[in-house]
Amino acid sequence: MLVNSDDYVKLFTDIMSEGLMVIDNNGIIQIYNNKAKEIFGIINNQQISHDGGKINRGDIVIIGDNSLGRDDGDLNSKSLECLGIRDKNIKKGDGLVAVGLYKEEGIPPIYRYVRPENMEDTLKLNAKFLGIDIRVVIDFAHKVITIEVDGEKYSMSYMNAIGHMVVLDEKTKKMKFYQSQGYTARGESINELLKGNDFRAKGKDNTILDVIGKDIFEIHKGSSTIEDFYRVARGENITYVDEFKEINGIPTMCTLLPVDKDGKRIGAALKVEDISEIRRVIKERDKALSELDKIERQLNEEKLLKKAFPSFIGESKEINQVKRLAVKASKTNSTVLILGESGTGKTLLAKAIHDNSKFKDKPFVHVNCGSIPATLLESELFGYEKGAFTGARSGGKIGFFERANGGTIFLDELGDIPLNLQVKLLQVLQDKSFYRVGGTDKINVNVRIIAATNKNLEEEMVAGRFREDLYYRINVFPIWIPPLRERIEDIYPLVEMLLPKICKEVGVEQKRISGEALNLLTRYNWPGNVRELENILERAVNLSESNTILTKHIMIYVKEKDNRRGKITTLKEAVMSCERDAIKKALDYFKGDKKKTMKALGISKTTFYEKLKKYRI
Ligand SMILES: Nc1ncnc2c1ncn2[C@@H]1O[C@H](COP(=O)(O)OP(=O)(O)OP(=O)(O)O)[C@@H](O)[C@H]1O
Repeated sequence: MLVNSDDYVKLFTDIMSEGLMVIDNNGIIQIYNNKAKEIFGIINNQQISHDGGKINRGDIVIIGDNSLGRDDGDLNSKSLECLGIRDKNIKKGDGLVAVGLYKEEGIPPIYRYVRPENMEDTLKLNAKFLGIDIRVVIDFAHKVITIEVDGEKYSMSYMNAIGHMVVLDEKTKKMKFYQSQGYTARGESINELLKGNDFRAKGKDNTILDVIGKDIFEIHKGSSTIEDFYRVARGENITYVDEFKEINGIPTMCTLLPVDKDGKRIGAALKVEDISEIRRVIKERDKALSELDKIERQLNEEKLLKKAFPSFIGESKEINQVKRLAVKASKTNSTVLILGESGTGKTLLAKAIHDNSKFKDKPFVHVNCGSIPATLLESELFGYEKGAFTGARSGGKIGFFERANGGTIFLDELGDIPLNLQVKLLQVLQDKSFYRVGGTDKINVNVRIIAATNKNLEEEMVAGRFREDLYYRINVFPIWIPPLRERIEDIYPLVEMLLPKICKEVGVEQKRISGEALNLLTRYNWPGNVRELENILERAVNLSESNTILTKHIMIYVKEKDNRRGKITTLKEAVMSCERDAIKKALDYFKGDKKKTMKALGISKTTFYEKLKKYRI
């Protein structure tokens, strides 16, 4: 005989197209064929090679982990300390991208993390670290983590969770280790390597990890299928035939069989099939599901925003962004600065933020800094002691700040505060304390400040009318409400909400607005924003005698873009040109929805399609 029976077993099992593992009843591996090694990443056929070794002090460690503590050897905020990351806010399940020096203080690490509930499509880190361009991207939608070092990419895809890592040598700054599939089996999870374990070499010529004679749990840690495998080897009767099982994060089709001899259990056999095709399909499905998830999240968010600010109308993406920021603002105590032209809803938003905050049952004090004479503003804001000045009330008076104690003070038209008062305001912002006019006792207040202005504070600052230090102190959380002309699609929901309200206030029966009149509203540029829209609608309600508001009731002057100026056309041509413009504008407004467009234009389906054809729209 040329070969002994062990060699035969190896020869035959290695040519199998399925993975095969056999263990004895102590869990010791007897057979582990090449295909199994390939499936679990024990054979490394990677193109980029590196030697074996371990992470040394001063090495640069780059990490991308989509779910901390799940498939990275239980990596946690404590174990990240060896990279200089001391952040108790990092929790299990967070996504993390990081770069830092191993056990070497001096250069602070750079990292970002995200809670599972806040995960968006990607989490990215772009950094220049010790002169090296480093980029880490976790693509949650496509389930891929890519670490890029000076343009060299190391990617890993995942099903549920992975911890990807690249290590650069302290001296040469060259890659000395990168993570690849099968790391759990090789004992090379991030946490294990950070603890000082060795990693194996990668590359074409590397010796295949010899697993025969090793404990199965040494090669496959923490997998329930492997636990079943061991239990069967010990004598339990669990069998699978072609069942979908994930082993160490790798999806496989498994068949589990007991191995008996003379009626006695001597071990177990596990056949594993590579199901990369199914994996691809699963990936596609996951991609579709995550797209759906995203849409659902978006819809839920829109519903949530609508619910959080029912009085703040608008569905444009600009207003949704305003609401998104306002939700965040209502969850913090930070000073908020609301910017926007007059009539854009700054006061309404300030009140909505207060009503959504933890101070909602406490006072909301609105101070219109622009309408109080400069000489009185100080005593109005901060109060005064008795006899502080001539004309002062004998008993003294508390100011707006004290009245707002425990709640919110809304400083409207902040840009109008005179310079001398700006100093005092800065002090309140810094110390939450002030002196009443004529007073000697320091008054402490606990107020949340929301400020608003329609002035450009930066310009005011340059002109010397607004203090720079106050500007930076107040501009912590700015929210800009765009003018109405930049979010024309909000006109419809605004009219829908305002019209019944106005009719009720004016005391007339409910009225509707004609499509043509509504169209007209969208062509105006609204210098007075929503306040002007309210006024125009109120006038229209008063002017219209029937229950419909028509164009003639809308008292605005719309300057049409006159691109026909200078050229005299026939009346027919002019009418046609107007008609074409009106149809195009309506189509744009309703984002191509033909049903809504023809309804708004007040024409039949046949006429509408005739005109589309005629004007080649
Ligand atoms: N998004 C909106 N939804 C509903 N009503 C709105 C909206 N925006 C503004 N309004 C209404 O428009 C009017 C003007 O709003 P508000 O007083 O809040 O504007 P402002 O920006 O504070 O104006 P100013 O700078 O002149 O003080 C109010 O009656 C308000 O209710």
